[in-house]
Amino acid sequence: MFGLFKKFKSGLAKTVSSISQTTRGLFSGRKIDASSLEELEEALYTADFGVETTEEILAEIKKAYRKDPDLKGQAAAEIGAAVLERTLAGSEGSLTPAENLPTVVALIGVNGSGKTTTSAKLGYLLKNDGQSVMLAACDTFRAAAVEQLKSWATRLDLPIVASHTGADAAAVAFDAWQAAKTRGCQTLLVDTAGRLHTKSNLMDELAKIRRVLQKHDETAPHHSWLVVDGSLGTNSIEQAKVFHEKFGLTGLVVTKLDGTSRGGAIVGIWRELKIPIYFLGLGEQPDDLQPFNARNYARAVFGLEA
Ligand SMILES: Nc1nc2c(ncn2[C@@H]2O[C@H](COP(=O)(O)OP(=O)(O)OP(=O)(O)O)[C@@H](O)[C@H]2O)c(=O)[nH]1
Repeated sequence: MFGLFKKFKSGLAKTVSSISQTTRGLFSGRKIDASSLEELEEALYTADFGVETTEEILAEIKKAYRKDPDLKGQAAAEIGAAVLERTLAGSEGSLTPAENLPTVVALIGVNGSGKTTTSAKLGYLLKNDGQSVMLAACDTFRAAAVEQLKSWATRLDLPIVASHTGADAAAVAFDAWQAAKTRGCQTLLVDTAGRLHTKSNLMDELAKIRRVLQKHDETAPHHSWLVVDGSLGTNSIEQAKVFHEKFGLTGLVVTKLDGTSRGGAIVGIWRELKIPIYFLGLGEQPDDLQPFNARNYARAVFGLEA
């Protein structure tokens, strides 16, 4: 548990340090005053927490400050974290197994959002959790994507079904399901090509992957997750909205949070879309994909201990 929290804290370090730099050590013992509240407001906006969340956090801290003019930064941080945790109630996705195995998880999203890397990291995480996993290299569009996933599979010792660049992605998905079934795998992770929602041929391809999987199991894919680049900040909300309208997303994976100070956007995504967040990408190493935990996130953001 402590190890997981440490991962959150280091993965969100840029967001955390952007907040703590703007607030000039507010959370390390300073007393609250009007100017530190202003600094905090600015810091929360900069980290992309958005208007509603920022105002709620400030309102609660101000309320406590009115009651106790000696209120310290540490106590204010506790209040802020509690508001975040409350706002994020219900946002944690849990990868429950489907009735018919394998549980099929399709990872979709725009180019470069981190789908291939996430497929590999997720396979590794599930494997370390004692589950059997199969990867399906259905990004047959981007040159080198198949090779990229294959090399991850070799490195992490994960079974994979892959064809070549330009192959029919739906055919790969079909074969991968069969292979996963034959090997008794619990989970099939389907990496797909990056696509903008405006590219109708690629959108049709996703629909085809679904149709073909449903020939094996009419309830598949059981999960359709959007892999979204967390460094887009609040812009990721718009992207998720469009994909949700087209595909009925069942979950989100937010990547690259280690490289951004805009890690507050997660809260806005949840507020706006109410699509559960399953995993966060907090770095480039295989174990840098972490199950989303609202409490760890909220406390890490305010520089608090677990
Ligand atoms: N720092 C950091 N980098 C990440 C994370 N997730 C993915 N990346 C990097 O982002 C880049 C793009 O990742 P890919 O997995 O290739 O993205 P993709 O969505 O499969 O790309 P397309 O196939 O072009 O759509 C790679 O360099 C990854 O290493 C993360 O959580 N943190």
